[in-house]
Amino acid sequence: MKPAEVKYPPPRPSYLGVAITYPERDEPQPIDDLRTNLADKFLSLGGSESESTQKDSLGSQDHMQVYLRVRPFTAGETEQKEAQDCISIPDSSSVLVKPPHNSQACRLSEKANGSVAQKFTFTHVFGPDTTQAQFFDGTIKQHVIDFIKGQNRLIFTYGVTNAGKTFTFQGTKDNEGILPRSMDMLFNSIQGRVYNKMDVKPHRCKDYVRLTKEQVKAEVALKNSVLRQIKEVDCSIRSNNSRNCQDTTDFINDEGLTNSSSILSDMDDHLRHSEESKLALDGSAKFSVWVSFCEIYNECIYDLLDPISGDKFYKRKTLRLALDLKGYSFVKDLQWIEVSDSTEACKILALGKKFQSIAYTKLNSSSSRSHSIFTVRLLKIEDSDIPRVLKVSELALCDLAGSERCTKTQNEGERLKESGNINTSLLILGKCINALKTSQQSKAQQHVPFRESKLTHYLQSFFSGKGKVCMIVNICQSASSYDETLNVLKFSAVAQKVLILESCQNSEAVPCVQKKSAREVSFIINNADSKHWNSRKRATVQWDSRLEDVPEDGNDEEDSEEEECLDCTYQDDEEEEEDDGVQEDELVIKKDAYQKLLDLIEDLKTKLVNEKKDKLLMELKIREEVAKEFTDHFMQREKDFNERLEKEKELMEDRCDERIEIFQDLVRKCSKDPDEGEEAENRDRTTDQVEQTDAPIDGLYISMQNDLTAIKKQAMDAQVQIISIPDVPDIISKMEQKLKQISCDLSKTQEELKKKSSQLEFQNEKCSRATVQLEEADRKLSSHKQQIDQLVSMIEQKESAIDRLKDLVSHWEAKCEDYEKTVNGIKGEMIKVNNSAAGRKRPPEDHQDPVEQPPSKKGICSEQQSMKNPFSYVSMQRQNAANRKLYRLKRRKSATSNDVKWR
Ligand SMILES: Nc1ncnc2c1ncn2[C@@H]1O[C@H](COP(=O)(O)OP(=O)(O)OP(=O)(O)O)[C@@H](O)[C@H]1O
Repeated sequence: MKPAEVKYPPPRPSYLGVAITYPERDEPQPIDDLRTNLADKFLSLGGSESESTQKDSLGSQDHMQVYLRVRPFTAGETEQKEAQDCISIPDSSSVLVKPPHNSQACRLSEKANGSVAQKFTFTHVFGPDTTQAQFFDGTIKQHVIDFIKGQNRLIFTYGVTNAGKTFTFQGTKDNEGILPRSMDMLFNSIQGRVYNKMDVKPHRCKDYVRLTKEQVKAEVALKNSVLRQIKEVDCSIRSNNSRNCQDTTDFINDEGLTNSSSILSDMDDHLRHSEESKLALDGSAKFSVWVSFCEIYNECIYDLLDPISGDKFYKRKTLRLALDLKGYSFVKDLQWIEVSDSTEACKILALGKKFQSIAYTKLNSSSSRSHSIFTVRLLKIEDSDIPRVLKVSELALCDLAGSERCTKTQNEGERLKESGNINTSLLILGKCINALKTSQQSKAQQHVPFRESKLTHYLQSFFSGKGKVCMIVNICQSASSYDETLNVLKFSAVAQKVLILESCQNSEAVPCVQKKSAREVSFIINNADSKHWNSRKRATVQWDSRLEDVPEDGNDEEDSEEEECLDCTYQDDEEEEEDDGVQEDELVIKKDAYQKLLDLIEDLKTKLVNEKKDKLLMELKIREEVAKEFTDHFMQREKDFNERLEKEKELMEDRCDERIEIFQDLVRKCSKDPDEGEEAENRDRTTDQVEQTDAPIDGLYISMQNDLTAIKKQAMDAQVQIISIPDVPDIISKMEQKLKQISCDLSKTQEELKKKSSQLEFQNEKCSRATVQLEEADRKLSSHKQQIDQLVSMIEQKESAIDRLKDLVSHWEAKCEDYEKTVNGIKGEMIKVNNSAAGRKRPPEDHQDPVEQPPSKKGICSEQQSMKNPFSYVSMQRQNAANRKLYRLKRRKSATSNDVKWR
């Protein structure tokens, strides 16, 4: 996104973080802090020396540094048309925010005949095209340089969920964020000067502690165990990844939290050592680097380097916040691991990330559910026989969890609880920042509620002078998160007005601090601190140490041992001091010179008084200017508001007129009502007529009315009877007796009912059995019916066969008759032939029916006869054959008739 070239009117100082454009003002108003600008002028009058002391290495004032980073749209956001030009970057230090189209904010502004564009200024604004390297160079690089030089620095991210905080902090494998880059830069700068002996270590309440040989061994063992754990986790991730063969870099653990494994498993590829990020260091001092990593999850602090057991009932150890001797908070019992190069540091970061609470939410697939704090402590050591620690500096990098609206994330259960805790702690951070700003801008001290959350409690040290603070604000440009983004920007506008003043007893003072006893040091520091802060109108309120802090008493065993170690070193220093003292005693100053010095002091005193007077006058002038500016500004605003009020008034009058017209219309309509009443009456009448025609309904209605009167009458009678009842107790006793009787009857009836029921059950059983039998019989009946049907069909077949046979019989009978006739004819012919052949010698024998006897084959005539008369023999044979045939036919006929009879 290219910053548009917009011409602005000369900046007008304003305490308002928001510039509202009215119709007559086309351009947005630039916002600058009145106080800041005047302070600049004030300091410049004081001379170049004061300017150089006031401005830090980044070239800005003591205010909190706030950098804004705008995240590019994701593919999903582009698809959902989230790009509505809500965010624009007019120049490198400001951002313009406009409500999305059709939003309520947009409609409201349109109603007021203007458009609301809000402008916010930052130390630097980084657009969506900014690379990780550009971002690092433009923001954190200078802070890392300061850290290497011995300053304490706190860097924390702020923004809504999914705005790119973790991406900015940690980055990805190919696109590393500020943390790995910081480590790279640190180790590039101290290359070849890393102090590996591990015999001095940062300690909870002291800046550092000397370790005995046994303690060094324990430290080495601890480091090895952490490195071993990294290897183990790395192996398990690799095997997990290869088993699942998934592209995703996150996996979900038992609690539904996801663990990032990307950096850990690819850490071997991490070594880059870019020579660009490097600070040239003077001297021969060596550096010892120690890191710790913890998280604040659901208001509990956990060490992320504490080895987690595989046991599912394992409960992580919660750590507590404690105060050190300077009144700064630190996490008690947090592990510090010595690191020799950036790879080790990044591996430790990745190991901690693995154990950090990260989970899937609707808005971010790997959303941080806790605030994580990665702290680096750098010990500058003069490597001699007895190593001497010259400086101790701290770089705290906090990746805060993002604020989230539950309506958007739709979180439930554990996620909802986490959201609640995240939002609460961020809200308290906002409250603290607000209170700090208010206190610093007014003389009245205000209570800063640092103690209301673990996060603010931890951060308090930096807001109380431990070191400079830098805030990275991450926002996304999507229209749907406009409201949340606006809130973040408003918070940032307030945050950058907070003064962060480094206390003078910074780590550089460690060697001289060690010359005093611990309690003395604490007293001096606190006194100096309070003086320093009072002179600069410090706004923080002293802590209430009654709360859950664990104040360092320095009396425990461990401490006493350490104290002994420290005493040894102090002795050396004290001896040196004594030597110096002897030399000082020998120094002789001449009286003239002494007098000159006194005069000089006097002169300086008067100069100082004059300077103070001038400054007071200057302040007066500035105040007048500020007051005038304010008066002008407020007059302008008053004018604007008056004009707006006029417009609103006109608008309201128009609306009132419209409403009066509407009411008048209504009144007119109401005045026409009598006519409408008549119409209604007519309508009623017609409906009555219709009802009258509807006779049955009418009848029903009448009968119901009758019923009703009857019921009423009955009720009246009952009431009269009740009233006329003479003696109610008698009736009650009678009724009770009756009730008893009825109860007895009821019990008898119930018994009978039981009997009947049992009988009924028995009958039912019988019935069911009978039903079963009936079903069986039914089945048999149906099978019999089937058989009968088969038989009937057979009978039908047989009958048709009989009919056919009868036809045959009648046919054969007819044929028989024919044969008989033929036989008779042949007989007659034979008789005639015989008669003619025998010549009447023998009288004809009685004629026997050939049918009666089965005719022989030879027939009735002998062979002799056949021999005698061959012709008659043939005719005889024929006759015999005919007779046999006839006989067979008769037999068949009789058999058939018998068969039919039988059937
Ligand atoms: N500058 C950027 N360029 C490209 N992608 C980015 C950028 N910033 C963020 N992202 C992507 O946006 C997504 C959300 O980012 P990230 O997880 O860092 O958000 P977050 O603010 O840390 O969220 P949460 O508070 O829920 O942990 C990630 O997929 C990340 O890769």
